[in-house]
This record gives sequence, structure tokens and C-alpha cells, in this order.
Amino acid sequence: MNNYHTSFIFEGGILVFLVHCGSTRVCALSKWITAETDLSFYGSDALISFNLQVIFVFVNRFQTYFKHVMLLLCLCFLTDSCLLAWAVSHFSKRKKTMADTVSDDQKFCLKEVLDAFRLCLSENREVYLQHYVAGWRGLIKFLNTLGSVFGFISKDAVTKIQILVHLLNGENGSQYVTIQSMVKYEQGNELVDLTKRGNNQESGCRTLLRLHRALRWLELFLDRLRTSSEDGKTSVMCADAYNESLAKYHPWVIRKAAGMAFCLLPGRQAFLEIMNVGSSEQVVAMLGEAIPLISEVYQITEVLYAQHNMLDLP
Ligand SMILES: CCCCCCCCCCCCC/C=C/[C@@H](O)[C@H](COP(=O)(O)O)NC(=O)CCCCCCCCCCCCCCC
Repeated sequence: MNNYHTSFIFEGGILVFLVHCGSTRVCALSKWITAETDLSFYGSDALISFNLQVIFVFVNRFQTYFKHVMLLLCLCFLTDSCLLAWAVSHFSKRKKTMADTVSDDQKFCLKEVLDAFRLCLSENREVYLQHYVAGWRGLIKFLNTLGSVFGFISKDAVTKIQILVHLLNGENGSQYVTIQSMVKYEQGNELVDLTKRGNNQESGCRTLLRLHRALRWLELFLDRLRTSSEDGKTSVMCADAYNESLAKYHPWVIRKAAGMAFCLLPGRQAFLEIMNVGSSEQVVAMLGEAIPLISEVYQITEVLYAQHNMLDLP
């Protein structure tokens, strides 16, 4: 039981209490109004008067149910929040996960990510999958330094990276040298589910699309980080970037869990230190180099997927 759980239970308890008091007051008020008041004083608008009467009579008549329903809703909310808090901490326990296997060898280094995304781009603006994957591997090292709460995110990203690595090293690896060749090969051989999930849930195109969407989040987040002031809040930057990009593809439960994880991000200064570059000014300068590269890789992929109607792969 950590501070998060305690605060949820405390806030939940207050909420139940308030809803109980609130609903009791509403019931009492409606009883008094229906017994004592001529609702026509609400004016000549018969419709308002009629509606109010209906509401008060309804609340009065079913006051026991009303109170119970309100309490039930509130308890659902409370249970929901507790379950989420538990799920985030449980599923992100620091076991020997795949994410850890990736992170164990080295510390995160922004330069490594920068180099990977630089190497991604070929002369004729194709994107090398091998370097794309290397860029993501580097980013996940960063995520792993942030602690177990981020485990569910890195686990998902690592799973996706492993699918791509498997394809790259598989018997048809030569078809996966660039994102362009992968799209051509998978579409040409009906290896992508275009409208609903079928036999190709682990296609390269679908898998890469998930990372591609996350790349947009990264671009937005890093840009906010680069331009923020010293007292800028990383949690707010991260949440804003997320809401502007990835959030629309995630169900409610993931959005909630992600939102809770963002609150545990380190402050801006600590964040910049983890980048392993040097002074804040040096980090900001390197971000200034990295962001346009990330943006270019993102744009090329976006246009390619749009041309092949693959931006909504299930
Ligand atoms: C620095 C803080 C990091 C915050 C990360 C923000 C992104 C939040 C993403 C939340 C993803 C939750 C995990 C599950 C997601 C999946 O449901 C969902 C859909 O997959 P499906 O269609 O196969 O079911 N998956 C995805 O959308 C892919 C998400 C991949 C997220 C990778 C995030 C890596 C973040 C790396 C941070 C590096 C910061 C570097 C700073 C220099």
C-alpha cells in the first residue's frame, strides 16, 4: 500500500460521504418542495414548472433508490480507481521482464538515439527498419530508468520491437530492409489485416504503425521539453503531448493508467540528467538536432501509410 493507494482510498471515502450527504439533502429538499410548494411560482413557463415537478416527485417517490443508486455509482468509481491503482503497480512489478533484458546492458544515451534516427534515413528518403528499431531500443532504455510504474508501457513497446526484429531476422528478412519494402511486400502478399483483425495480427505494418503513432508523441513531448522553462512540469508536457497524439488510439483504461504514470515522472532537471549528454544547454542543443530527424522519419512513414490506406490498421 503506497501513497497512491492511500490517497485514492481517502479521496474515495470523502466522495462516498459527500454523495451520501448530497443525496440525502436532495431527497429532503424534494420532499419539502413537493409537500409545501406550488411550483407554479417558477414563473409562467409551464414547461419548467412541469419538469421540476416531475424531477422532485420522482426523487421523492424513489428517494431510497436514488440514494442507493448515487452511492452505488460512487462505489463503482472508487472500486474502479482502486483497481486501476492496483493494476498499474501489479502489472509493472519489477520482475525480470523482456524490457529489463533490453535495458540491463547500458545506460540511456540521447546521442545513441540521435544516431539511430539519423541512420534511419537513406539518400532517397527510405527508412531503414534496422535503425528504426535501434532508435526505439534506445528510447526504451530511458523508460526503464524511470521505474516499475512504466513497466507496462515498455513491455508493450518491447513486444512490438521483438516482432519487428523477428521479421528482420526471419527467412524473408530481405523484404524488411526498409519500411517501404516492408509495406510493398506485406500488402502484395496479403500479409496485413486491413479492416478487421484476422490472421495477421503480428504483421510488420500493423506493429510498426503502433510505434509510429508513439513516435508522434515523442516528437511533441521532446519539443515541449526543449522549449520549456526550468520549472516546466514534465508530467504536464507528457500528458499534453499524449492527449494530442496517442490518446485517441487507446481505450479508457490505458489512458487512465498512462495518466497516472505521467504523474510519477521526474522533474525537468532530473529528466535532462538521465539523457546522459552533459549540461542542460547541451541536452537542449542535442534535442534540437534530434527532433527534426524524428519528425522527418515520422512524416515519411505517415505519407507512406496514407498512400497505402494503412493509417487505421486494426
Ligand atoms: C517519458 C515518459 C514515457 C511515457 C510514455 C508515453 C506513451 C504512453 C503510451 C501508453 C502505452 C500503454 C501500453 C499499451 C499500449 C497498447 O494498448 C497500444 C496498442 O497496441 P495494440 O494495438 O497491439 O493493442 N500500444 C501502443 O500504442 C504502442 C505504445 C508504445 C509506447 C512506447 C513509448 C516509449 C516511450 C519512450 C520514452 C522515451 C523518452 C525519451 C526522452 C528522451
